[in-house]
Amino acid sequence: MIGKSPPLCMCPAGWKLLAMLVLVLIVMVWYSISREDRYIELFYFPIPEKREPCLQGEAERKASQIFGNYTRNQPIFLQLKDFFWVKTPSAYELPYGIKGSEDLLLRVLAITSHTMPESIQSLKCRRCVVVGNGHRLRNSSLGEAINKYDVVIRLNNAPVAGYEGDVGSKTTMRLFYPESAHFDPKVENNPDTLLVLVAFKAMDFHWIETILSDKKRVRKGFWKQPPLIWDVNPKQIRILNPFYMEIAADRLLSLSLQQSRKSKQKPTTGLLAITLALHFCDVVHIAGFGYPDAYKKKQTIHYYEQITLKSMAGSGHNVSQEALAIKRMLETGVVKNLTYF
Ligand SMILES: CC(=O)N[C@H]1[C@H]([C@H](O)[C@H](O)CO)O[C@](OP(=O)(O)OC[C@H]2O[C@@H](n3ccc(N)nc3=O)[C@H](O)[C@@H]2O)(C(=O)O)C[C@@H]1O
Ligand SMILES: CO[C@@H]1[C@H](O)[C@@H](O)[C@H](O[C@H]2[C@H](O)[C@@H](NC(C)=O)[C@H](OCc3ccccc3)O[C@@H]2CO)O[C@@H]1CO
Repeated sequence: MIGKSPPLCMCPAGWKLLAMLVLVLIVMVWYSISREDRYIELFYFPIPEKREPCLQGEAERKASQIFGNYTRNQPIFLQLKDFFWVKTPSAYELPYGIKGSEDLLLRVLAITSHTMPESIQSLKCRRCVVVGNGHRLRNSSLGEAINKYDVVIRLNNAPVAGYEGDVGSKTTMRLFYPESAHFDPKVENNPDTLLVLVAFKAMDFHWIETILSDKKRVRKGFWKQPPLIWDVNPKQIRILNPFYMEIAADRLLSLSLQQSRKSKQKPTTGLLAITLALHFCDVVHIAGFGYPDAYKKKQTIHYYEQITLKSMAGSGHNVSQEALAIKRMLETGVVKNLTYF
């Protein structure tokens, strides 16, 4: 009688086949687990949107250990209303205060806005990422992850066009000053990106006024010629509260602010942005921070252009002091790094 043979006979060849199948399955499961994305692709599980969990007040709790006298009462952007009936004038000159630059500032505030978009302001928990301009972002493939944050802060003329895979394309805020405004506001930003002016000198207020009111441009008084034509929507412009520069310098770098004009030291825009984020967000992550060691003279510093540490001579930044401040924040868990440091 010829019976039907089972689909997998238990002869030696059948055992071998079964063993191979089990092995393949184990390898698939191991590979899938080690590459979480593949796991989803292979087994067609529904893809939950992978975002960082948001713990309300997390940054606030941790940051208060780093910044003595930590307060969230300071507005992020300057507004005209705050300058009427001012009882205590600013203690510092730019960039740590507005002493001596009040008139120019008032003219700028009269033609700009100070509001945060409601979609961000109303979030119960804000997940933020500060994207530094460092070379470590190159080939990082972090673009998709960066785009998932509620708030993406970028700096200066850092491009997104052509680098989306590594740095993403969402920009909630871009901090800049006139000399770093060499980017096309419409190409490198989103229509609702806030362009946040960090003023270092009174002329910086004058420059933005001439751009927004289309007045005669001034060429002198800048360490590098700022753009003369800048196609920007005035509704996108904000003026950063110098309080955050003061805090970054005083609390993170322990600079003596009264002396800083003589010693010519100041925080980098990146450290300033981290300080700002720690006063506005619930979760703060960073990416693209970290300079090459001083002896690596040929190492490029940016993800988008070929310049070295030499270009920073005379910048007035103490990058080793900043590295210590960032390390401290990473070690205490105040911020988390998406790249390496
Ligand atoms: C020649 C020069 O003055 N370079 C300065 C440039 C330059 O003015 C602008 O790029 C012009 O668009 O700006 C700076 O900074 P920069 O625009 O280079 O970079 C922005 C911030 O990213 C962080 N960064 C950058 C490179 C790197 N390898 N590691 C990093 O951690 C820093 O926190 C940095 O602030 C600035 O504004 O701080 C600081 C730089 O010193
Ligand atoms: C956050 O600081 C910005 C940038 O990171 C710095 O590199 C840059 O430093 C410039 C510095 O501000 C200039 N100082 C003054 C008083 O303007 C300095 O000026 C020297 C100089 C003067 C005239 C012509 C060329 C150079 O130049 C530094 C850059 O090399 O400041 C940025 C904020 O403005």
